[in-house]
Amino acid sequence: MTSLDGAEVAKHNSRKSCWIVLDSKVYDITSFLSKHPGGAATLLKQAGSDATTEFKKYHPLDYVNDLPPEAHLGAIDPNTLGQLIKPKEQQDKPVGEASSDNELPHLSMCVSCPDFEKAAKTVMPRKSFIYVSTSANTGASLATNLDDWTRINFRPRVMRNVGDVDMSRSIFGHKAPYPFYISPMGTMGAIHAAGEPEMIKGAVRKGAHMVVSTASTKTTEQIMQSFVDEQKRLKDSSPTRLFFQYYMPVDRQKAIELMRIVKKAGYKGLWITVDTPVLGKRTQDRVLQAEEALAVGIEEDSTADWEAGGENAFAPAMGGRVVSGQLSPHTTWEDLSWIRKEWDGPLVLKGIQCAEDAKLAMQYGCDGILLSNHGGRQLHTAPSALMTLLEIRTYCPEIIGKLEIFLDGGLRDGSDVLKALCLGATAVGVGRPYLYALAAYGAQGVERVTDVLSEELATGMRLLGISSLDQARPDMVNATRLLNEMWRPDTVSLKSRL
Ligand code: HEM
Ligand SMILES: Cc1cc2nc3c(=O)[nH]c(=O)nc-3n(C[C@H](O)[C@H](O)[C@H](O)COP(=O)(O)O)c2cc1C
Repeated sequence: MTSLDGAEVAKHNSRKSCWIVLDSKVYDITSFLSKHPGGAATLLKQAGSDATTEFKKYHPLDYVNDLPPEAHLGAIDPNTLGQLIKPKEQQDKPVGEASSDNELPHLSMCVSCPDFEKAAKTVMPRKSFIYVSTSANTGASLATNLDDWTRINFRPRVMRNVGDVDMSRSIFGHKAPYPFYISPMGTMGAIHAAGEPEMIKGAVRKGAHMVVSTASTKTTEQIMQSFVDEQKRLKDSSPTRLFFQYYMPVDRQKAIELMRIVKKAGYKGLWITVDTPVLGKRTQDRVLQAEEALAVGIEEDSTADWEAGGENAFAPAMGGRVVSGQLSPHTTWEDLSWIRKEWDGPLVLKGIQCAEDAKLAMQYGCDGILLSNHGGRQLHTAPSALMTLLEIRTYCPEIIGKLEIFLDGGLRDGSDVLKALCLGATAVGVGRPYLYALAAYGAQGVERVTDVLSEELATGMRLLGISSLDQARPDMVNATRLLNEMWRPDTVSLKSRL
């Protein structure tokens, strides 16, 4: 095979001719620049250099096979690696603003969820921090998610023997010590060098359940293997189970194939994300993309190949790009019938945002619904999960008890968890706090978030006057403020609308 030297590769460092090294092989990616779903600027920053480390943060290595065979030019001569261009490092510095904020606090200083975000700021490259923190449009949906938890108050009972508390809950028969789980989040390789397996290590050690994202950095099988390995280390003693979040590929064959992989790997349930027919406007991502493009001397136009395929629009996140071939805007409720034939395990719809759709999910035979607005990253001014739960309680209460009901979005305290459970939730998902903790402290941080939330929950239960989650009831919270703002039908008969 041809061997190329570093000095030669380094010459191809422009939009006109762009070569990179991946895993000791040289690739000409000039014609791929405009097709790359992560944008041309991301690649151009690596032009003429060894891009392996950066590449591995975002993709499984076998993604290189997506390049045409003629793009592979040969092997790099290992003695000439020093002649390659050093990748540009702009914007890779942590985001921490004030100088006193720039030191990573000792883990013990993280005593509540927002502390993990502050800690993460001291270590996360700006790009990764924006990926996690970004939200849709003006950020109103995210703000609502956070606010609504504080707009419900408890109605505590006293003198009820709360010496011991039992916080355990089951998700589809799988009992865990907590009623909260780790929400599915993509591209963990951009958060921690070890990616999803590091998150799983923390989850398994604490016995918390986790939902794994389709848009993960590692493959579905690799992630399950890391779970199995960690369980082995603990002699299979952890109650943790993995569920799978499914972004349905547009191509039916691929969709079925992915489901079979998930089933074979042993995931315990399928969470189909339905709030992402297209990607929401991730404002901070847009700013960053524009900056990156300007920094490498190009202005990315909105008609690049990777953006043109609005039909099949979905981007897992990082750059907020459109990725063709994933989640179709054409998906309908009827698709659930063939999905049901392929998937006989528990099926949850992730991203239900009103009572009507909750009811449909039940009619179409789903086992669970996840009330979510995707962490405020999709529809501008979407309802919080809590508001949707109140709608369900008001307009189709028959669902509660029949389906497992999950909520996520803005949960930052164990007492938020408790409020959701009082109102009928089976369990809740926690997203960003776990990612920030992973970025700052790896698996130990993941364990710590779990401890922080469970301690807050245990204290909340005692102060509310319950010793088991089965005792959590709707009359233990005052949701009047939110109920006053809840949607009311503008027609005479609500029944005809549902
Ligand atoms: C050369 C072969 C490459 C191929 C075939 C490729 C392919 C892809 C694909 C299919 C995506 C869509 C997201 C996904 O499915 O995960 C993507 C996104 C991305 N890629 Fe690449 N890529 C390549 C090289 C690179 C390199 C060298 C880098 C970094 C230096 C990079 C950085 C990114 C980023 C940041 C995203 C956005 C991730 C997201 O939105 O979640 N890629 N790439
Ligand atoms: C960085 C990031 C990546 C995410 N990736 C996915 C994903 O791949 N699939 C998905 O269904 N939801 C994804 N979500 C949404 C989460 O599953 C969850 O709905 C949301 O984060 C909960 O809100 P919280 O972060 O305020 O706790 C992502 C959220 C974040 C913050």
